Amino acid sequence: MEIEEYVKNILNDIKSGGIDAVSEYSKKFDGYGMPFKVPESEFAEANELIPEYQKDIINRTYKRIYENHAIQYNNDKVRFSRGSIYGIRYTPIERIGMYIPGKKPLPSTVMMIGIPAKIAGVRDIVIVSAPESNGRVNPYTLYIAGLLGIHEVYRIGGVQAIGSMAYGIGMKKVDKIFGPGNSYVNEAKRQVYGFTGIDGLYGPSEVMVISDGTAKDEYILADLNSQLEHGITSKAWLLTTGKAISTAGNERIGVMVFENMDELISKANEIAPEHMEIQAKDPMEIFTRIKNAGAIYIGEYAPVPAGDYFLGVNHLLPTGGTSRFSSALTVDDFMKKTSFASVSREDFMADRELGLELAKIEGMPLHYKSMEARL
Ligand SMILES: N[C@H](CO)Cc1c[nH]c[nH+]1
Repeated sequence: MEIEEYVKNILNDIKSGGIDAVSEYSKKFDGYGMPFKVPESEFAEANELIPEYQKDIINRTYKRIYENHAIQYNNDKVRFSRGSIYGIRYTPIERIGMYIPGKKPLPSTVMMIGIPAKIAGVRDIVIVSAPESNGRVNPYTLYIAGLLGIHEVYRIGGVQAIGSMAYGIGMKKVDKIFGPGNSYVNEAKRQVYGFTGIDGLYGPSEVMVISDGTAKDEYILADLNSQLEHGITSKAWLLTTGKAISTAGNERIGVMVFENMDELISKANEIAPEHMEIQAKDPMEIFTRIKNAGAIYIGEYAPVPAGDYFLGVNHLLPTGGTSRFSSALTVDDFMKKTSFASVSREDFMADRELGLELAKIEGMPLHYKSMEARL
């Protein structure tokens, strides 16, 4: 069965069967059914389980991510004209859901979503994550949830978790769903879009290294291999104006050699990778000419895994060439932008004729009347 059909069937089943259907699917895929809500005692256990030095590591990482995201906060933007006020008001989304893969847990992702959400001012945050083999949600996920003040965590994974958040099964419906997942989770996000918002559709991880031939082979290889670790469908490319390096028989790495940097940059922009590293004598010059990439890591000391974990930049990034039109996760993704206008009589009357004529052009007599009625 096509994945689209398969996911649609599960979503339909849980829409009509409710919490019992979610429980059935959870038993089938994760080996556990109800109850789903993680009790407070499990947060306390997670806290006990994690050694102090690791808590310190997490706290320091949290601080770096917080500092790098706090600068993104947008205040309302207004313009005053002839006694009128025109602007954009930023309002946090009220309730969001975070999907955290449970089978191969990525607790770092809890920080990458939770921290910008907090900065934006999101009031309610829910986490769904499939249980590990002991039936518990990953303790690091719970510890970080605690740091973020999140206590609504459900041990549900897969398509049924996305459906539960979107349709409000076993929990209050969320306004927007965030987080990466496998192709089934992605398809489920795609299908519930409209019922709720979604952050994006994240495909297999990708890395591109751009070199002018001066980068160290050892660094290049280590960085390319790092993202291939995510799975068999992950992609890695080296684009160089130097000589082709030996990829040690790893045919998953694509090596492209260019005559000059102009040709290289044009190819890099065409591929539009999720992660791009620039390792060259003058990396900033190349950086200014890159248009399409989810994240760009500049210089020898910015390997992608450092960005994945501790630099503080976000690791939820557009994949599959979608960085041509979409962006890294930012505080803005947790906010709505509402345009507003408070209009003075003077301003309205001065330019009313513009609206009247446009209403005529579009053949909208009732639009015309609404504006004409004002005295
Ligand atoms: N490279 C992944 C996608 O950008 C993020 C991640 C999480 N943990 C390790 N890596």
